[in-house]
Amino acid sequence: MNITVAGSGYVGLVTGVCLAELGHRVICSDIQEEKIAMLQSGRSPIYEPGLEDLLEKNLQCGNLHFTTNPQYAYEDAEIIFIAVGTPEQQDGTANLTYVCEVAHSIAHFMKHDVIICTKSTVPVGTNDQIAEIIQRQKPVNLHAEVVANPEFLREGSAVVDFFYGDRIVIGTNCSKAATTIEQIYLPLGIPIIKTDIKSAEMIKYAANAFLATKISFINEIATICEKVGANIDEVTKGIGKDERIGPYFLQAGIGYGGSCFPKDTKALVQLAGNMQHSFDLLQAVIEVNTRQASLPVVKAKELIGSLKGKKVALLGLSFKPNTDDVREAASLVIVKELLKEGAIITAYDPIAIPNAQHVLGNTIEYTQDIRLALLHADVAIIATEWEEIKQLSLDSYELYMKNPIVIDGRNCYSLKEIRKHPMTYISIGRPIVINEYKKSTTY
Ligand SMILES: NC(=O)C1=CN([C@@H]2O[C@H](COP(=O)(O)OP(=O)(O)OC[C@H]3O[C@@H](n4cnc5c(N)ncnc54)[C@H](O)[C@@H]3O)[C@@H](O)[C@H]2O)C=CC1
Ligand SMILES: O=C(O)[C@H]1O[C@H](OP(=O)(O)OP(=O)(O)OC[C@H]2O[C@@H](n3ccc(=O)[nH]c3=O)[C@H](O)[C@@H]2O)[C@H](O)[C@@H](O)[C@@H]1O
Repeated sequence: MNITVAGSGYVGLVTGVCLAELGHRVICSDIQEEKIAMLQSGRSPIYEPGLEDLLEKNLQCGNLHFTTNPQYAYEDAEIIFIAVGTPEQQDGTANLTYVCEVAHSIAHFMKHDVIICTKSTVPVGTNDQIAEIIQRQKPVNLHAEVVANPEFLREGSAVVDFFYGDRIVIGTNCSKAATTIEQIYLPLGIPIIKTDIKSAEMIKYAANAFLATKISFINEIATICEKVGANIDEVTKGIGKDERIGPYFLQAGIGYGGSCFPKDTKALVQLAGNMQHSFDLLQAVIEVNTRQASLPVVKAKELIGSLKGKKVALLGLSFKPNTDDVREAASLVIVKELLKEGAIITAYDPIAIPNAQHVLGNTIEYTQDIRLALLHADVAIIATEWEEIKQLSLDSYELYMKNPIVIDGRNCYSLKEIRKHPMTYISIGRPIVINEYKKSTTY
């Protein structure tokens, strides 16, 4: 099939590269010249395990092409996936400017009948809007069918998620278009749910809202655990064994970040509001999440008092491990609050420093060496559960820090191991560990 993917960000690029791997002729388009030039040379602008190998392979065998030219992208396409951003606007609603621009462009350049599949996360009703735009402007003799095909991949495991996802949702009332899109996905052997457009659009928001709800729920339980002296690890083990609850997405911590949960939860609250329904539960989920990100600074102040002039080692900048994405990362909130308190911050991250620098500039120091971040620090705050941080010898905290005080926002270590080391350790929803320490070596 001749497939075009509009938008070469996370979703567009992964979709395009993986569809090329399945043997289709794929053109990925974007409006950013620099991004496209980089992709044409076989380099990925995002860190995503496994992506660059597939990118190089499919560029070389001629299945995959990149362009900034919409005419080249759209004129010969049989299927066009829309995967441009739908960022949050000030009032929480999704910005549909980019999606609508693509719709105008397709209508202008299409030369054949085409199926348009929307992968971007869009509010219910948007695919009808896309269809209207195209219907109004396309050549009268051509047909365009719009299908909602929401995406469920996670950053950091996006390629694996494409090939081994839990389900594929195809939303359309046109059985011919549904069958064509089904054929694209059939080789993956993933369960396919065919439904109407509006339900497909709603499935995406409901899935993200439910996952966000699980996280805020467990974080509330963690807070109560701290107050009553219970341990969240034991509690999640205990409830996760119930098949109706399941063990996933019950990791307590400093909340969810990233480019989607924060924006999609707010967009769904707005969508409900537009229909005169106040989505109080989801509003509470958002409020709990906002509170969680500030917890490390609150806990640090409770423990050591004023943070003015104190050196803080911030371990982890990305919103989760295995990605260089810092959008809506808890680390950004922590930095803001620490700077307000007058702290001096050295941040460690294995790959997200360039993206963090883009946002935070020179307000903090950066290092790719954990030991340098810890050196002479008064307190360490863990914001991302990178494997490098989890594997760090616990002796390092005593060895390098002024005082081995660790506030672990992601519960990286077992309390059993922590108790063997002379350190003060505060995590989320678990008992505080205060072990006497006597510094023997000075760095
Ligand atoms: N990032 C993720 O893990 C997931 C994202 N989504 C959804 O997918 C959509 C895209 O998300 P990301 O890939 O993260 O966004 P992104 O911001 O990484 O990429 C969007 C790309 O679209 C490009 N673009 C904008 N206007 C364009 C146009 N007229 N023609 C061609 N390209 C254009 C931008 O330059 C940018 O490169 C959003 O709606 C998001 O909610 C859904 C599932 C997962
Ligand atoms: O719509 C999207 O963009 C995507 O959003 C999430 O994917 P992603 O944001 O890449 O990452 P997740 O692994 O879901 O993690 C999101 C945030 O939740 C946090 N989290 C996750 C799980 C958990 O148990 N606890 C927890 O705090 C993570 O640290 C991270 O900050 C969903 O998992 C994807 O299915 C969806 O396609």
